[in-house]
Amino acid sequence: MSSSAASKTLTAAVDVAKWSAASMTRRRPMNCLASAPRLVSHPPDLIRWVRRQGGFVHPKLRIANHGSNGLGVSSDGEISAGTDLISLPGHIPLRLPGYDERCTVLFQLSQQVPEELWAMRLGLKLLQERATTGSFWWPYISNLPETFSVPIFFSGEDIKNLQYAPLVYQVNKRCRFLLDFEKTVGALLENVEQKSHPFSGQDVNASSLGWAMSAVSSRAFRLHSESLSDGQRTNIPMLLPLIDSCNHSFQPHAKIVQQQITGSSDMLVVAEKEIEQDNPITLNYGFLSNDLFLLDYGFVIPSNPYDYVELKYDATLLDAAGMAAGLSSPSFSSPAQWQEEILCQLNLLGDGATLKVSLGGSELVDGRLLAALRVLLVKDKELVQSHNLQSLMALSDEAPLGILVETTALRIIIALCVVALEHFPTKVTQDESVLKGSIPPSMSLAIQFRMQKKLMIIDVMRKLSQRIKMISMRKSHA
Ligand SMILES: C[S@@+](CC[C@H](N)C(=O)[O-])C[C@H]1O[C@@H](n2cnc3c(N)ncnc32)[C@H](O)[C@@H]1O
Repeated sequence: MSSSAASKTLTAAVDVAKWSAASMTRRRPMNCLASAPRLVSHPPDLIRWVRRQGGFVHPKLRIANHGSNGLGVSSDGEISAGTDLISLPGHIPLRLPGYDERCTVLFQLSQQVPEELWAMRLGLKLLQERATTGSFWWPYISNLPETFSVPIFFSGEDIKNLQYAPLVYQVNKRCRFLLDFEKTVGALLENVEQKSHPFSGQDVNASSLGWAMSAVSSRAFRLHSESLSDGQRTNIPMLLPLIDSCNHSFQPHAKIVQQQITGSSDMLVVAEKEIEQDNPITLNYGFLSNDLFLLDYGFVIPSNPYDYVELKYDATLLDAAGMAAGLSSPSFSSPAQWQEEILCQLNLLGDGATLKVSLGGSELVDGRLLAALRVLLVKDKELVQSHNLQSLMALSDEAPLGILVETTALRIIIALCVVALEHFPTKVTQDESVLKGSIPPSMSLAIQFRMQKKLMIIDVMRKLSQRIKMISMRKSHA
């Protein structure tokens, strides 16, 4: 790296990546992510750098264009299951400031970041290395994308286009944090001398902080367990050069394992199955909802089996859903005392109750919601008390409190799905037709997100209807 290269790039991003989606989206259309600009136009060869640092990269691996997924790691030939693909010695991952750095300004800054925004903590370290002339990690950092498609960079209009309050809330929270943190950083660095300045004297603003937070949230792995003084182990996030060029799949070709070698931990990527020529080497980033994929990684998975919607458990809403499901006078708002006791056990009533329930995901229906409905639809206390909470919460082939209760509970949940769908101001068909047009990438992502949420709710309704049919058929055959 030339002596001025690193310092120039930090300033460039601050100047160019303005705090608006418009500038980001014009510069990086989604359908040509492969040409997504990296921090420098001709970055060093990452595979060669890893090998030079004592790491191992399987000779059949290369960095390739993975279309709309950006760059990725591919195989040049067949590789058998169980083969070591990439190994990084302990000094290559980029980690949080260590204990020996606790007196530094960077450490003080990272202490101001709430734990849930751990990506910003490691992001500060990344920004520091990006600003450091001659940083050991420059060959890695210069290969990072210049921009990210996460919604903190969306315009206000595209944040609204998400049409889903829990995600809009999270995006706004992150944007507010970045704007506040810019001030915190500015105030803390005001009187810091050049020699102690964590960013080599360069300005850091909400835009560069957002770049660093997104680089980490979309690329870091939280997998290394370290022993704490009290004997407990904890996961710490780290950036794994080259390994983080692997794209995501729920059916990945490879997995990361940690090897303890003479005290330091090596990161190893191992093929989990036979890999054919020209196949991408994928890792599973986690069984995440589309909210998290979009918020942290800037993409949405179509038909994501782990996607769900959140609803508030609300007795008045249940009464309305009950009417829609054909109950003449639903009384979810006035449970008997024994029913209230069960609602408390389900943590849906009482001090500190968690009223958030979900529809979708691998469970299909939130077990707490299902149990509450089943219990509230029954008058017979002894019948309910003959079952434990687990069986009341389980959506299995059994109808624990009888077929009528089961089908009514499922119909009410379908009515709740309808309510959830009505919260979206647009229909799937409208979204589909907008997506067919020529629209900016961030708008496309926002619309894909809300469309997938709606399709997921429709799928839940379809599966519950099938279940009702199946249970009713069983009844007529009995
Ligand atoms: C850890 S990086 C992987 C390398 C990255 N593709 C690149 O060009 O540097 C994660 C990013 O890759 C992209 N990505 C990974 N898996 C994807 C998938 N299944 N679908 C769409 N984008 C994906 C997203 O932009 C995500 O933020």
